[in-house]
Amino acid sequence: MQQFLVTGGQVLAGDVLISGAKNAALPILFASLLSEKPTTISNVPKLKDIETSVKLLQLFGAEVSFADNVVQVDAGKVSNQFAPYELVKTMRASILALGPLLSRFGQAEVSLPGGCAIGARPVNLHIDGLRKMGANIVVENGYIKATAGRLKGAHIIMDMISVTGTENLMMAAVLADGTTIIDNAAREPEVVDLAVYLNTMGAKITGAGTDSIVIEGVKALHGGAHKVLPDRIETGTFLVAAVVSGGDVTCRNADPAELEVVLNKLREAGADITVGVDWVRADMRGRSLKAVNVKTVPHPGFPTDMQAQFTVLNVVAEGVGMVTETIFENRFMHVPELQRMGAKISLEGNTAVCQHTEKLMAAQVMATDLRASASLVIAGLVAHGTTVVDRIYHIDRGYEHIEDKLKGLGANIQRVNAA
Ligand SMILES: CC(=O)N[C@H]1[C@@H](OP(=O)(O)OP(=O)(O)OC[C@H]2O[C@@H](n3ccc(=O)[nH]c3=O)[C@H](O)[C@@H]2O)O[C@H](CO)[C@@H](O)[C@@H]1O
Ligand SMILES: C=C(OP(=O)(O)O)C(=O)O
Repeated sequence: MQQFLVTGGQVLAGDVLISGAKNAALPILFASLLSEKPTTISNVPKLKDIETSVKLLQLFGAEVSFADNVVQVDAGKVSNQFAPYELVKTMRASILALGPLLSRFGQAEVSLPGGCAIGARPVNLHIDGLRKMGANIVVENGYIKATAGRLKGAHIIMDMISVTGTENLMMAAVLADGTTIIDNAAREPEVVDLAVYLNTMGAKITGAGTDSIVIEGVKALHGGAHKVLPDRIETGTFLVAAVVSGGDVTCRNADPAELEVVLNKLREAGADITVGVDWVRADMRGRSLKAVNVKTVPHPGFPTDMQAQFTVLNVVAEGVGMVTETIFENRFMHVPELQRMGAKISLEGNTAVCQHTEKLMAAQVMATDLRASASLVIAGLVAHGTTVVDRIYHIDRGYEHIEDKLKGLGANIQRVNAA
């Protein structure tokens, strides 16, 4: 098992290159199953979740290559529609195989995704929507077993806003007979990127990015090429790291337009934020950091995937900041770990009340989920001494070469094998 050793006290400065978005690349990889023709997807981050997805596609019978951040998929010979627990348990996004497999092949058997430290994360909305499109679905022995003739277009009103739920149903609807309308759809940029990719291959999707998506079913998709959009959460994570260290960092290959609410919170916290078309700079030199209140909500509101990072920001900042989580019921696993480092945080229901902590102290801490891990690394960057972050396989699910990128900005961070 590997660990990070993070020694605090360095002021981050310089440029960092942002990778393609994990949460866009994952649905796009599964969407490639919808076409018999080869497709090329570029700007794919080299992450554990991507490797798992590639393994799943290969298990289904697709020919897949992954080199230099480019994935080529030829799903022409897919012959197996079974996604086993052993692969699915490590990655929530594997549920995204369900819609495309069912839509193209009329059958799919996908293990329920494994438990996750941030909450229960059911998939009832995915199943309900597919049933509305005519699928027969049973859930038994931990597997979702689905069959259908050609799926039929339907009017689906999502009970709750679900990102992967919207994506799964959108993919399923692409090859359905007739028109599907998904109302109360997720508006995340990653949903839009998936729609752009599908439309490149001949799908007929309008309205992605609004809460009502219309998909006119087509008989087949052709091939195509697509570049995955930049990772807004990775961008936000580096900006928070820059700001808490009192530094000056520019994220390149980024898309600031997708990060408006986070950038405004950083401005409110005292950072000088400037943006260009594909870059964003946070300059905190000579400025004082103030706590901010944040409340997570679906896009375009404040993203839950930036909540843990802002919890650390608020601990380092002057004043009291409230961090309220409304998307997941158990997404404060980083709080007890930060408390081990001396952070003054109290949990009141779904709100973390964060108070200024004079000096965070290094400690041995455990990463519990992806963004929690990022928050522990950020805390380590400003703590006194050397923080040991255990279980960093969580961070490898979502951050490409994070230690190299941080080192490039002057951070003192090492990846080591645990004794
Ligand atoms: C791979 C990917 O894109 N992951 C993102 C996606 O996760 P994911 O798509 O899993 O998250 P959802 O948007 O589905 O979850 C939102 C809420 O809806 C609930 N829910 C969801 C589906 C369902 O069938 N039933 C149900 O009750 C969930 O438990 C949660 O409380 O969006 C989350 C919310 O922005 C992000 O934190 C994740 O990084
Ligand atoms: C929760 C996340 O991812 P996933 O849905 O893949 O677990 C995340 O990216 O923060």
